[in-house]
Amino acid sequence: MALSGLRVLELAGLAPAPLCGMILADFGARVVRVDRAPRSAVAADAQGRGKRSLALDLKRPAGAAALRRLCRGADVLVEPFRHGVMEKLGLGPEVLLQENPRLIYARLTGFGQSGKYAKSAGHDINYLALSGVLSKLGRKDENPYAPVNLLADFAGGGVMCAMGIIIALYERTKSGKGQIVDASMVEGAAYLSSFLWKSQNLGLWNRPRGENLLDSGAPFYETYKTSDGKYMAVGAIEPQFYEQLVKGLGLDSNKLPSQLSFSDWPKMKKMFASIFAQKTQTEWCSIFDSTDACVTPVLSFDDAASHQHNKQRGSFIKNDQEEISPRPAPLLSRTPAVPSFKRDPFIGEHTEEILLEYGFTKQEIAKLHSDKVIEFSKPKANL
Ligand SMILES: C[C@H](CCC[C@H](C)C(=O)SCCNC(=O)CCNC(=O)[C@H](O)C(C)(C)COP(=O)(O)OP(=O)(O)OC[C@H]1O[C@@H](n2cnc3c(N)ncnc32)[C@H](O)[C@@H]1OP(=O)(O)O)[C@H]1CC[C@H]2[C@@H]3[C@H](O)C[C@@H]4C[C@H](O)CC[C@]4(C)[C@H]3C[C@H](O)[C@]12C
Repeated sequence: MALSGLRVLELAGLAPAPLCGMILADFGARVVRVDRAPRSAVAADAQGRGKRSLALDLKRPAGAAALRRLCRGADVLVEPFRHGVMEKLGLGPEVLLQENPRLIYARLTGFGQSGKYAKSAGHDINYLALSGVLSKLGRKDENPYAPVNLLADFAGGGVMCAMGIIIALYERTKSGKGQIVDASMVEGAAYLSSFLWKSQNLGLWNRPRGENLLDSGAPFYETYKTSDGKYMAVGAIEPQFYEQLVKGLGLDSNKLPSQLSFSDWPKMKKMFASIFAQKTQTEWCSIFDSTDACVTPVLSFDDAASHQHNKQRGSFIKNDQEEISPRPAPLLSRTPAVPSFKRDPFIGEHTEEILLEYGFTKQEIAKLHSDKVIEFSKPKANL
């Protein structure tokens, strides 16, 4: 796999860093999740695929020293705490990069390593708000609306951080040097929205929220309820595709207002809604499936995993616990990701094997264990 041989240490965090670690693991990196000791009852990481777990108390000097030693043998460290936490533990980048100048030290935070909010708590919705993006999301006359925690936590956070790590690793092949990746989710979400910023002069966003082309203003970029209580998604932007939408709905475009007549959009939406409400989702699929009308069913997770197109591509996978999840993307032709099919690790499940692998002796491990700096856990104990 593309990242095989890469050694990654991921300090356990909430949602974004676990995705970052999972991406690296899916593409072949050996990812160790450093969990807290004493451990909490359950792991908060639902994205532990392909990782191993080491439970280590970083607040104890011997625990911090152990992490320093692990970092000497690692390529990448991912840390998910607000600015200052790692420094307080004596594990800041100036220490770890001095000991291992090749280390990529990735800091995945909400607000970044500097600025007024650097030390403040926050979550996805706060980062999205500060990026400017949240102000664009939501329907007309409604409050701004954050689409789950996908945009800042995962797209602007976990994925952007993984990209920063890969870029830094590529650079390291030339310079031989590691560096700090300061991945702020505010900036990640903002960067992700570059199109919104840079297309403002095109007149795409001149109208209030929920009245523009792509923000639920247009009748041809909307979801519509079907007679069986499901939904269809319509994205017929270009005139030639819009024409096919109109035809599929049984309408005559000569008798309709022009596609871009903003003032007619609310009326057009009502008309489209009443037509979509007359047939089931399956019936609409059979009308639109083989056209370029850009009309697709809105699928539940279950339906997405069993949809013919997704099945043909193998877009979803099942692990040995029968859990279904998306297959890693994108697909690389020669060295595709090969995700683990095993269950996620229990906290501390691999503590001993990881320490041995990183050069700790059995005696050192026994001492750390008796001093309660590390924890082992047998799978059964966590059930
Ligand atoms: C998915 C749910 C989570 C919701 C996500 C939410 C919407 C987000 O936006 S996540 C993004 C949060 N922001 C960041 O990550 C940015 C950077 N981080 C921060 O800003 C902060 O960390 C913080 C604000 C998020 C939290 O602040 P906090 O004060 O708690 O932490 P820090 O200041 O960073 O300091 C950390 C302290 O901890 C010490 N530490 C760290 N490691 C160690 C160690 N190894 N040993 C010792 N000590 C350690 C460190 O020294 C710091 O100490 P000090 O404070 O003294 O300095 C999920 C939420 C709940 C999940 C569910 C739940 O867990 C139950 C199930 C579990 C199961 O496994 C899976 C399903 C669950 C239902 C699970 C599902 C989901 O994961 C959740 C719902």
